[in-house]
Amino acid sequence: MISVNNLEKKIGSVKAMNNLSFTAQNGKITGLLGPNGAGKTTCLRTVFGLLKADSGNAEIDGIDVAKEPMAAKQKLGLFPDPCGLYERLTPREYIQFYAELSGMETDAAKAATQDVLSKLKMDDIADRRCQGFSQGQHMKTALAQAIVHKPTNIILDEPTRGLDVMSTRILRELLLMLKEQGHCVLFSSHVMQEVAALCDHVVVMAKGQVVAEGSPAELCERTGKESLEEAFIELIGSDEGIAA
Ligand SMILES: Nc1ncnc2c1ncn2[C@@H]1O[C@H](COP(=O)(O)OP(=O)(O)OP(=O)(O)O)[C@@H](O)[C@H]1O
Repeated sequence: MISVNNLEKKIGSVKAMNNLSFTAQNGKITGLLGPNGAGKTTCLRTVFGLLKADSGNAEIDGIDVAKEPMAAKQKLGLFPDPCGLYERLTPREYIQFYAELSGMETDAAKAATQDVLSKLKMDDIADRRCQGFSQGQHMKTALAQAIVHKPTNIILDEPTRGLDVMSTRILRELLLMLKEQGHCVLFSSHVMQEVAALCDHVVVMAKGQVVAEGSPAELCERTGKESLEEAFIELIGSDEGIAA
C-alpha cells in the first residue's frame, strides 16, 4: 500500500504539491490523472525517494520513504523508461544485475531472475541481447527489472507515453496481471482511455492538489457525466493538457 500524506513541495515559485494526500491499495490499480503540470511526476518522484518534500510524507507499506529509504525501496518497484535498457546485455543479465543492486545475494538474485522471467513469459528472449528488441520485449524486460526484488508496490510514470497500440496492450495486460497477484499499482497518466480502462481508483489532480477521487464510475456519477473525460473536465474546470 502506498500512502501520501499532506505532501507540500515548492519548486521555484510553483507549488508542485499542495497538501497532497491519497492512498493506493494492494490488489488495485490506482491512476493519478491530471493535466500537464498538475504535479504527478513530482508526487511519484517523492514516493520513490528521489525528491524531498518540504513537508508531509509518503509511506510504502507503512514505511516512511524519507526516514527509511532503503527499507521502503525494498518494497517498491519503479518502472523505468524501456528505451534505457543496456542493449548489450540479455534480459537475464540485466534483470539479475538489478536484483543484485537491490541487495540480493548472487544465488537469490539468479533464482528471482528466473522467477520473473517465467512469470512474464520471457523464457524465449531471456538469453538474447536486448539490442533489436521489439517495443513489447523492451517493455517486459523493463517491467521484469522493476519487480524482480518482489516489491508489493509498483509505480509507473506515464508508462505508455510513446508506445504503439500493441505495446500499450501488452503493458495493460501486465499491469492487470500484477493487480491479480495482489500488487499495489500506481501510475500517472493524462490519457483518459487508459485510465478508464485500467483503474479501480482514480485520483484526479490539478495544481498539486487532489480535486476528486473514486472509481471511474463513481467520478462519472458524482459529476453527472457519461464519460471519464467529461467528468474530468467538469472536475478540473478546463480541458487544458489532457489527451483523449
Ligand atoms: N525541476 C523543476 N524546475 C522547475 N519547475 C519544476 C521542476 N519540476 C517540476 N516543476 C514544476 O512543478 C509543476 C508540476 O510538475 P510535474 O512534472 O510534477 O507535473 P506533471 O503532472 O507530471 O506534468 P506532465 O503531465 O506535463 O508531465 C509544474 O508547474 C512544473 O513546471
